[in-house]
Amino acid sequence: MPHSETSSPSPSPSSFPDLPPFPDTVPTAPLLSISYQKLLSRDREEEDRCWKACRELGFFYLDLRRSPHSSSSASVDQRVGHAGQLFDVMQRLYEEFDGMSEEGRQRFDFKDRGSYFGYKGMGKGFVDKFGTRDRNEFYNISKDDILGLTPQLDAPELLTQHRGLCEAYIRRAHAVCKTVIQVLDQRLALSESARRGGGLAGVHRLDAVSGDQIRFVRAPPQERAVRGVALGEHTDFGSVTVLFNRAGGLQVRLPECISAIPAKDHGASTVEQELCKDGWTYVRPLPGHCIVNLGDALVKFSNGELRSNIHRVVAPPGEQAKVTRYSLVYFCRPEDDVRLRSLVECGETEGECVTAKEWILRRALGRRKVDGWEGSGGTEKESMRAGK
Ligand SMILES: O=C(O)CCC(=O)C(=O)O
Ligand SMILES: [Fe+2]
Repeated sequence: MPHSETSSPSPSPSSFPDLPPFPDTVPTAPLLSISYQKLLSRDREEEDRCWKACRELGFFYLDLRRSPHSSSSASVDQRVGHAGQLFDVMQRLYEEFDGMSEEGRQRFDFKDRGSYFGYKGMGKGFVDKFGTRDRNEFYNISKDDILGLTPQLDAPELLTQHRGLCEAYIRRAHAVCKTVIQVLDQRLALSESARRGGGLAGVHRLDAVSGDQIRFVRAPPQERAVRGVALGEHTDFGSVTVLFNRAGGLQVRLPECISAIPAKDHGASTVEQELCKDGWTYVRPLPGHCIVNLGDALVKFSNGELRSNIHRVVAPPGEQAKVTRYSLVYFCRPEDDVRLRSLVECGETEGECVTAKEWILRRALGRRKVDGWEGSGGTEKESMRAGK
């Protein structure tokens, strides 16, 4: 199925400064590029394309650049709450962590208190059922902590100093998610009672307690011989994810009905070729864009109409494999006490009907236990179903 149409408002560099270019030697995923500006102005055609992307692959680029005709003076960075500045804070935070003792860093790992916020050190999570350790670090920052909805968690001084920046990013990233949610609210055949409850927007209110969070991810370069999976295959637990990454390494597993964009040149390493089997393919990071993907909660709410696609992070391809990889993520999730059940007409809710909070805790903390993999699954089966 052709899935690649682009509509670029203005040319922009094809790679990021300070990084080797993403190579043309690996196949890439044909994500649709959706204009944020057009979604904001309720452009019908763009909403159709967004809806298509949400149903078919559950992943798309959101083009944050202004069109040449726009009157707005906001820069790409301002439009997403200064994501670029937060990227710098993330890098400084991890540099500070490098200078700390293991105990110093572990003070911010709240797993034993039953929380997935705070720090997850290198190798402290598992990427498969065999107990293989991950090769990245996370710092998870709670929306509710930053907005003052819940008591303030212990945090490194640098983060405390930048709570204002975190708040700006949270508000903007949440607005991006709500824009996507509004498109879905219009198109899904929601039941009468779900509409009365405010539809999807009604269960994703910014000022209600939820598992929404910022995530800082760092993955160091890997040894040439073992360049492999840094973050194991998964579907996201929540509703909408906004992702800023600059180095490649993110891979999606394409359903059979969607073909990858073939590599333009030869020269992929044997490991890279191995990493592109079974439908796995790289997502090419694009300047001026973020990547948006849907999570499990939307599969449940839509009774399987929307896709939460399987993805993972591997070593960046080509020359990028030599750099430390960072990504900045925002996860928008349903409010904590919302039950994950179908909200559409005639939708069936089979099996477990847990709250969003229970679902996230099971999935997030399950991947921190050596034998937790099997019990920490999400909607992977639905994700690999044939496209609708
Ligand atoms: O780092 C990335 O590109 C993706 C991270 C991701 O999938 C996640 O944190 O859930
Ligand atoms: Fe993810």
